[in-house]
Amino acid sequence: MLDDKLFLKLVLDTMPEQVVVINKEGEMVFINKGWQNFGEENDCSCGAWEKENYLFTCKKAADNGDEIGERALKGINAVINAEQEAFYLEYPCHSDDEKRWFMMRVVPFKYSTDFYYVITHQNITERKLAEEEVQKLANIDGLTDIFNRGYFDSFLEQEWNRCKRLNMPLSLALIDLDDFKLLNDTYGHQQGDECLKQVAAVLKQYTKRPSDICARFGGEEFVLVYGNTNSEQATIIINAIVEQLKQLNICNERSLPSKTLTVSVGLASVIPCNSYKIQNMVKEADDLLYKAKTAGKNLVCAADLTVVD
Ligand SMILES: Nc1nc2c(ncn2[C@@H]2O[C@H](COP(=O)(O)OP(=O)(O)OP(=O)(O)O)[C@@H](O)[C@H]2O)c(=O)[nH]1
Repeated sequence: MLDDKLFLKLVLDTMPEQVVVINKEGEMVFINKGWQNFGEENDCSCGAWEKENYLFTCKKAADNGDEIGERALKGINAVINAEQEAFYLEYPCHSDDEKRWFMMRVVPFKYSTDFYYVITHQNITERKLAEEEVQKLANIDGLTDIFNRGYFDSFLEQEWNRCKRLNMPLSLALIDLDDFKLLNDTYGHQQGDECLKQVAAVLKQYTKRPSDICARFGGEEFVLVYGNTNSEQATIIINAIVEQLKQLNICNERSLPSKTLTVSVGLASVIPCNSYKIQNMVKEADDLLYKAKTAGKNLVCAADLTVVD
């Protein structure tokens, strides 16, 4: 049986995982090559690792509001205090040009009379990217390649809560193609599908920020959400979209408003608050869209629903 420290260290250095061993106080007593390399590649000071305290580093991150640091600290302490046998944490660690995820694993072992804790960080990016792809497919409308209704529902709720917390305005527009049945009847369903794809491609160009989305609301109806955007700002964007959709010059010769494709829009804006329900906003946008349709189509009807105290 080989009982050589160097031999065992060399074995650990061959592992792609980053391995660090800490004692009960959080002092780092061993790191492998994977840890050293990761630190160097990511500009962390690994040179003086013997002087570092893993628990202090996690605590510092947690105190700075880092949620992952806080969860890691809690988990490691739970293992140190023997409240659980092991701790696992999946977390993102994206670099500027690459998406990355890691799995942290903490397990204890006893050496002589003392306990030590092996903390490994395994790169799980490949699996996470595959999961993201599956998730994306579940959220995307097959025909138009933009988000579907299900994703819109969850996004709106998230963005609503964020804007409510930050006291920021939120705008929501429902866009319905005018006389789309006539377009289908005149040029065929396939041409109708092509039209829906072209419209979606334009909407995509106007939803670039993380707080914006466009989605297919149903049939020939689309929805746009703009976080931190008031009625005035949203109206400018919607007018630009309407103009660009006109520029597509998609034939709909039997349509009354125009011989080329037009749209009707209901646009509602509000600063989310407790006295206003998210469903009311969607209903209000729908009512405004109905108003635009009954007023002759090819129109944008907008309303600012912000409650003034
Ligand atoms: N080609 C195609 N047509 C669709 C799709 N989904 C819904 N439609 C059609 O969209 C049409 C919608 O018709 P209506 O609800 O009467 O609306 P409209 O003709 O646009 O009339 P207004 O809304 O009053 O302007 C129907 O003919 C549906 O069959 C789709 O994925 N592809």
